[in-house]
This record gives sequence, C-alpha cells and structure tokens, in this order.
Amino acid sequence: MLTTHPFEDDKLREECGVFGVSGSDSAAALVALGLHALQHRGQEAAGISSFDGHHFHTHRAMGHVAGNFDRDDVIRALPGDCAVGHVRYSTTGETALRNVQPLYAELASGGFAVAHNGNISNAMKLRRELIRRGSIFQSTSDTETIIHLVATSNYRTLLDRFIDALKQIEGAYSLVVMTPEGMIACRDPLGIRPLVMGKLDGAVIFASETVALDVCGATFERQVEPGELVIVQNGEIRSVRPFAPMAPRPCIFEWVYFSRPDSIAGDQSVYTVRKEIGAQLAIETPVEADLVIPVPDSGVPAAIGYAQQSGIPFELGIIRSHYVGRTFIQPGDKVRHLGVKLKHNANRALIKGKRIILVDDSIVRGTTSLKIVQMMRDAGAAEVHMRIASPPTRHSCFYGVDTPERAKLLAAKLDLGGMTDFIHADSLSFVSIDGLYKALGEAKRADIRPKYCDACFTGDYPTTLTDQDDSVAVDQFAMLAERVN
Ligand SMILES: O=P(O)(O)OC[C@H]1O[C@H](OP(=O)(O)OP(=O)(O)O)[C@H](O)[C@@H]1O
Ligand SMILES: NC(=O)CC[C@H](N)C(=O)O
Ligand code: SF4
Ligand SMILES: [Mg+2]
Repeated sequence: MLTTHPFEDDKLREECGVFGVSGSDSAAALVALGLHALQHRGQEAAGISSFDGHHFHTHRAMGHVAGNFDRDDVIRALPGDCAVGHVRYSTTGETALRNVQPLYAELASGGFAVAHNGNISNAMKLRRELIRRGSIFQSTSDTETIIHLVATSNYRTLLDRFIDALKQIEGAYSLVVMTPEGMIACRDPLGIRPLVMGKLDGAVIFASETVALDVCGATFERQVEPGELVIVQNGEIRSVRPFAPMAPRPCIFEWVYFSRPDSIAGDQSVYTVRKEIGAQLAIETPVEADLVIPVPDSGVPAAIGYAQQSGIPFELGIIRSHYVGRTFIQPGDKVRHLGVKLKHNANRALIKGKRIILVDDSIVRGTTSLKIVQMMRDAGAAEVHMRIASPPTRHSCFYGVDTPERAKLLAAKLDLGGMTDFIHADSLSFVSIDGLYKALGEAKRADIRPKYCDACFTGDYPTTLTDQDDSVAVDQFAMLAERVN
C-alpha cells in the first residue's frame, strides 16, 4: 500500500503552500516552479488551475510537484496567463483526490478556483448549515465551505460575495482565488498564515513564502497584510480591507520550523531568527560540553547560533540521508522500525568519548529525540544534552498545521523531568517563550496582546474554535479528518 509518510506518523507536518500568477504567458510553468520551492509545506498532493480568458483548466494529483508537473504536455494542458497552485498537507478532510486543491466550481459568476493555506475552525458548523439549505458538497475539505458561501451569498458582485463569505469563516486562511474577473489574494484578519506578493516582468505573483519568488526570478514586493484582499484585474492592482482592524497574530512556528530558512517572513530572515533562538537557548541553559551537534535538517541554524553564543565548536555529528522520501512502500513492522534509521546516522568517529549538546527545533511526540539520543550513546558519546529551540509543544494547532492530538504530544503528558527520562538524555531544556520572542526582536511575550500566535506553546488561541467546542462537530471533524494511511 502506498502511504505518504510511513516513518513520520503523527509528526508536526507542515501546512500547505499556495502560489498564484496573474499576467504571464508562462503562468502554469511559473506556478509549477513556485510550488516546487514550497514542496516542504505539503507533500501529500499538488494541483494547478489556469484560466485562458474563456475556460478554466485543472490538473490535480496525489504526490509531489516533481513527477506530476515536470512534463511539457501537463503544463501545455494548462494554458492562459493566470494560474494558481497548491501543495497540500491535509488538516480537514482525508488525503484523497477529491480534497486536492485548487478546488474548483462553476458559480453563477463563472469559474472559481481557490487555493487555501490554513484551516477554518467553524467549517463543520457552516457545512451542516449549508447542507441543510441545499448545498451539495463534492469534497470533505474545509476549504469547500468558502465556495458554497460565495455561491449562496445574497450580494450582487463577486467581490462582495467573497467578502460576505470571508466574514462568516473563522480560523486561518491565506487564499489565492482565480475568477474570470481577476485574481484575489487575501489573508485572514489576524494574518495567521503567511502570504507575500512579488513581480516578474509585469506579472503579479502571490506565494506562501519569499523563497518561491526567488526560485522563479521574481522580486519581492511586500507581504499581503493581515485582513487585506489584493485584487489583480487587467494588470491593475487594488487593495481592499473589509475587516475591522485588529492586532495581527502570525504563526510563530513559521520562524521555528515551517518556513524555509532562506525565506523572509514578516521582514525577518527565518535563518537569522533561528540562529538567534539558538543563541537565546545558549544564554538561558548553558552546559559544559565538547561539541554542539544539530539534528538535521531543521535544527541546523539554531545549533549554529548556540555554538557561536557558547563558544563550543559546531560539528556535524549526525548525517541525514536526502534520499528518504516521504512517499514509500509501506513496509512490514520490523522493516518499518529499521526504517527510522534510514534518515539519520551518527558520525561515529566524531562522537566517541565526547560530551555533546544536541540541538533540535522542536519536540512533538519525542520519537526523533529518543532515537537520536540513543544513536549518540551507541556511537560512544560520554554525555548527551538535548536543547530545543522552541518551548514545549503542549497544545494542538487548529490553524492549518497537522499536529497529533494533544494526548500524543510529549510535553502535554510529561513534565521536564519526565521528558528527560523518556528521551534518556543527561539533560534537556527548551528555550523560554520570552526567549523565543526576544529572538524575534521583542522584549518579551506581551501577556495581553502577544504579537504572534503561539497557541501550541501557550494554549492561548487567538480565535474562537467553534468546531472544537461543539461535540457534534468534533465527531464529524474526526470522521472527515480520517486518513488513508
Ligand atoms: O518529536 P517528534 O515527534 O519526533 O517531532 C519533532 C521532529 O520533527 C521535525 O523534524 P522532521 O524529521 O519532520 O523534519 P526535518 O528533517 O525538516 O527536521 C522536527 O524538526 C523535529 O526534529
Ligand atoms: N495545511 C493546510 O493549509 C490545509 C488546507 C486545508 N485546510 C486542507 O486540509 O486542505
Ligand atoms: S497553534 Fe502553533 S502552529 Fe498553529 S498557528 Fe498557532 S503558533 Fe502556529
Ligand atoms: Mg527535525
């Protein structure tokens, strides 16, 4: 059986990437390139829709961008100077073709293709009401509620209908929408998920991260602001802000783990912030040791920061195989257990007899830390100290990140001592929440109006969570979220 992540069940998976191009005769090819650069955000499925001035064309497939969008005939079948694309990690609705984005529908106003990063936290309630009023859903994705809300809105213009729909949804959404009247990109009022705008030879580009602009040679113009709709119509760009202004709460985990280190998020280099978190960690929890060793890949920048701050040498004590894909034939249990070793291996010659500090960005279930600490001991490490460049992850995300249920989060089950014992480390510590904010240039976390969403660390969710608070919806949610693997 094919599964998307045989060795990585119940990890924090990333969270979808969106990419849109308006005004280029190579629109679909550019979207394919952009999606390739956003592949880390979603590896279950990918899709592109294009508009040729008369008709919409869509190709959606399970699996990676390469393999699905690397053939000329596929790109040629997506003509037009506007295109929008998506890479998916599901948060609502199973991993199946019917939920792969862009979702498309024929509305009274014409075609409507939407790509969504985020998660609508009242999708189930809205879905129930819409079905009662006669809507016929084609998928189990939360994103489809937006289409039905637009379709059934009483407003006259498409833009007003779209705004009417957005005003009814809660949670996180960065959207790129393609209609015969133009392209609309928008972020939810809190700007929980990222979205940036760029330009390339007169074409306007929208992307989840700046790295996708770099890859296709576009220049970064600015971010789409929280609560802003940017409309591109016949080459003209206009901006609408239909929501009451509120203090933004972008996802802090983008800087910890999700975004690529070569992206600029909210004017800050992700790489620099990660190094700074590592430096904070060294200041807050120093320990005498011989080497600082990153857990590749995402622990690398924080480990560099820790090493530079502490003066302890940085070395690559764990080598990561880059050939462990996430799509793999499901092995039997025994092989599967061995499989976890496929990804990381100890650099034995370096480790033997050394006191080492391992630096990783986060602990979710603790499986990586447990495995890596043991690997270091097997390689002869004298002491193994684990340092984590984020506070303990104690709460689930309902905003577009596929987190395990709360009961499976190591830090929700155990205190620091319990976690240290669980991973068999000589010591374990996490950066403080204030240390994390300091790395982002703040004095500390403001208790009243924190600058970021940090709910997975603090439990302070910045929106209502209608479906979570409603037991009928929770059951339906579980049913729709059921996975194929
Ligand atoms: O506590 P756990 O449940 O093991 O999850 C935490 C680990 O998962 C992530 O890495 P991952 O291997 O997914 O990706 P990476 O190679 O980008 O670091 C993260 O960087 C931690 O290493
Ligand atoms: N991770 C995401 O942003 C997912 C988008 C949408 N909620 C889906 O499940 O398809
Ligand atoms: S709960 Fe955590 S992962 Fe989810 S949006 Fe907030 S900070 Fe990001
Ligand atoms: Mg990792």
